Amino acid sequence: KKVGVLISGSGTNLQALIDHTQNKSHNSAAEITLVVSNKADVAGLTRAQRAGIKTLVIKHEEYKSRKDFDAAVHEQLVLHGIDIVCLAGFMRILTGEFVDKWTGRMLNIHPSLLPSFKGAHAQKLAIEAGVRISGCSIHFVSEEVDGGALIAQESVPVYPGDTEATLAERIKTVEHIAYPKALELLASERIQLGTDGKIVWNW
Ligand SMILES: Nc1nc2ccc(CNc3ccc(C(=O)NCCCC(=O)O)cc3)cc2c(=O)[nH]1
Ligand SMILES: N[C@@H]1O[C@H](COP(=O)(O)O)[C@@H](O)[C@H]1O
Repeated sequence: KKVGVLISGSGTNLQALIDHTQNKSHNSAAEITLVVSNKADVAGLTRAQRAGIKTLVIKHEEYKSRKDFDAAVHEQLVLHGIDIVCLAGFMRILTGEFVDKWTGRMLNIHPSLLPSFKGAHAQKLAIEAGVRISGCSIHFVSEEVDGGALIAQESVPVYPGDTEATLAERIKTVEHIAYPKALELLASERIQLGTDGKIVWNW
């Protein structure tokens, strides 16, 4: 399966997906053939280029509307024959029109144990809530932000004195394990999104 990864920043999750899919011994069913960033000069673009993966920068501020930006991204994904989209630190909300075209074929990784702590500041919300366990969630992308069907989760402890940064760093260590596994499940068709919006396991 050809995979397109959408990023906005450092790309450590992108790097984990690259390391997994480009490792011949993994016999991965996924091949990352395109990386799209909505921001220029981010570390994720360099990571892709070092791995020999084509990169595109599509700046959202250059489009009149969210709809036009999404259409430009969709056009490139189709042009490159992408089968599966992975959001990896992509920080733009996607319109329902775009999401509908990728239903069951688009994943996201979120730095909390959903449905807790949805939104752009998950680690901060977890610390403020005083939870003792947090983690990451990989889910199908639905129109409702961070509301799509859950595919995989990994947990980490939250320590007293943790800051957003120390917790984010600890969560990332398990993100880099969980995301490649989730992508492999979808790319090898061991899971799919059912018509009722629930996960179907094809075993
Ligand atoms: N429709 C849909 N689209 C998404 C886009 C990105 C992410 C990644 N997680 C994200 C979760 C929240 C945000 C957010 O609130 N950003 C500040 C507003 C930025 C903007 O104006 O766009 C971004 C990404 C998940 C989703 C999703 O679950 N559903
Ligand atoms: N989607 C969230 O945004 C961050 C992206 O980090 P990176 O993959 O760009 O390093 C990660 O914490 C991920 O959970």
